[in-house]
Amino acid sequence: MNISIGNDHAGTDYKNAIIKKLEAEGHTVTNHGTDNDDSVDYPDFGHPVANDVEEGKADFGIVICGSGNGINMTVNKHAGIRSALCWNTELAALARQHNDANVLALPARFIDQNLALECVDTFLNEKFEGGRHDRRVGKIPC
Ligand SMILES: O=C(CO)[C@H](O)[C@H](O)[C@H](O)COP(=O)(O)O
Repeated sequence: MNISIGNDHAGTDYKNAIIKKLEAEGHTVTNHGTDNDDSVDYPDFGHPVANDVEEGKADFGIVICGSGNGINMTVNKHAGIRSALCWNTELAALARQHNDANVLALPARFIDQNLALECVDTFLNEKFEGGRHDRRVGKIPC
């Protein structure tokens, strides 16, 4: 799959671990940074990920900041994005099964790195269940 990823300074280490895992599994990753710990503004790194997913350049996006909230809010401003903030694998599974989420938002300062990697794995492997969930997802746009 093609995966687009972006993060602020709180998420750089997690992002690097996620890229390493995804590339080892054969995925193609577009990294929008940031790539160090210098303080930056999460919208600058979330919007490019949302654009990639909206434009079909990426199958899924992954965004990371300290709490996950700021970058999750950012990408959810895009009409074609359904981003889910997940801090365990159950939430990551439900985000795909029930919400057809196309972006995973992770809170780097609140989950350990192994759990973040597990959330990524779950998110990319679970499938949307459709049915009643399809009707509900269809009602999300305002
Ligand atoms: O934007 C956020 C909150 O929604 C992220 O958690 C940021 O990573 C955080 O605000 C960064 O905080 P810092 O004190 O500037 O490192």
